[in-house]
Amino acid sequence: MISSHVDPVNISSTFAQLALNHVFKVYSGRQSWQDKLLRRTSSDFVALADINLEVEANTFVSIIGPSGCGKSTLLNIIAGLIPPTRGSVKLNEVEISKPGPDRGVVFQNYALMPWMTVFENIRFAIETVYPQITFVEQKNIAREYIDLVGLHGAERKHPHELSGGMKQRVGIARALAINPKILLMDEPFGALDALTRGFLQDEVARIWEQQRQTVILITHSIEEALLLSDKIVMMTRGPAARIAEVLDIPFPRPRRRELLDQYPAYHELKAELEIHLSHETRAVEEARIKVKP
Ligand SMILES: Nc1ncnc2c1ncn2[C@@H]1O[C@H](COP(=O)(O)OP(=O)(O)OP(=O)(O)O)[C@@H](O)[C@H]1O
Repeated sequence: MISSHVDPVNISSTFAQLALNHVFKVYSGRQSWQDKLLRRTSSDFVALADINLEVEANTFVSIIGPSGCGKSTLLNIIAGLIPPTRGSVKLNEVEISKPGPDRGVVFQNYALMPWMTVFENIRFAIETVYPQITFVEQKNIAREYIDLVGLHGAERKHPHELSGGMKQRVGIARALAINPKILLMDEPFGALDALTRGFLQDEVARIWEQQRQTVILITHSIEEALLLSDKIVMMTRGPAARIAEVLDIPFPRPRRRELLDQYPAYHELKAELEIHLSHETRAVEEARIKVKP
């Protein structure tokens, strides 16, 4: 579904092809655990090293990797919130250098305006990105996305009156309402209990079936990635994290979580992801134990 506000702001397409070429990220002024281990006094911390990734339009891609490997760093670079130290990130052949309305971001901590209602949080985002469209149009779009995420009836509530799951529905509606070409989600369900997390995963799957937008999702959950993704990007541990492998997830859509484990490939992919994550995590833990304070 391409939303009704596409025409007024003259966006012709939601086609989004993302290309990362030789992306490095170095944070200066920080000593890594490897520096400590080797008693180096380096002040540069190489978070990402030579990341290359092509994301086809209208695909759902998850990024999975051990804690602290650089997943958020990568997403923040794609969002234009931080620059790569080296390399290029292009959306539809155009270099990303700052945040833009072609990218909607959903954060783990929701990042809602606490003094605004559900409705106002969403309408305000639309107004910020598209000040040229009328107030009535902004309200119509906000209503459309409130309905899409199942928040009809909660429009006048403030964030403090909402559960975590409802807050994240607002976060998703707000990100989609600006009609981005690509949706970036940084552990959007990480703060939610297991049941709510499951509900929202199903919601995201349902919305994705309607919108078929390009999505990049960061997650720690193998099951979540297998349920939602067309491809899963496995990252190595940091420092200097890389992409170890990109897995194709072949299950037909629409997917139902209770049926996925009937596919033999589900168990093979799950095992591969588990082995990768536990190997990388163990290596990080073992190295950290050796670091002298
Ligand atoms: N602004 C910064 N300055 C220095 N180092 C940073 C900065 N931001 C992140 N880092 C470091 O870069 C590495 C990657 O961090 P990042 O948050 O991207 O990892 P992550 O995979 O998203 O972590 P998690 O899984 O715990 O959310 C970490 O070692 C982190 O401490």
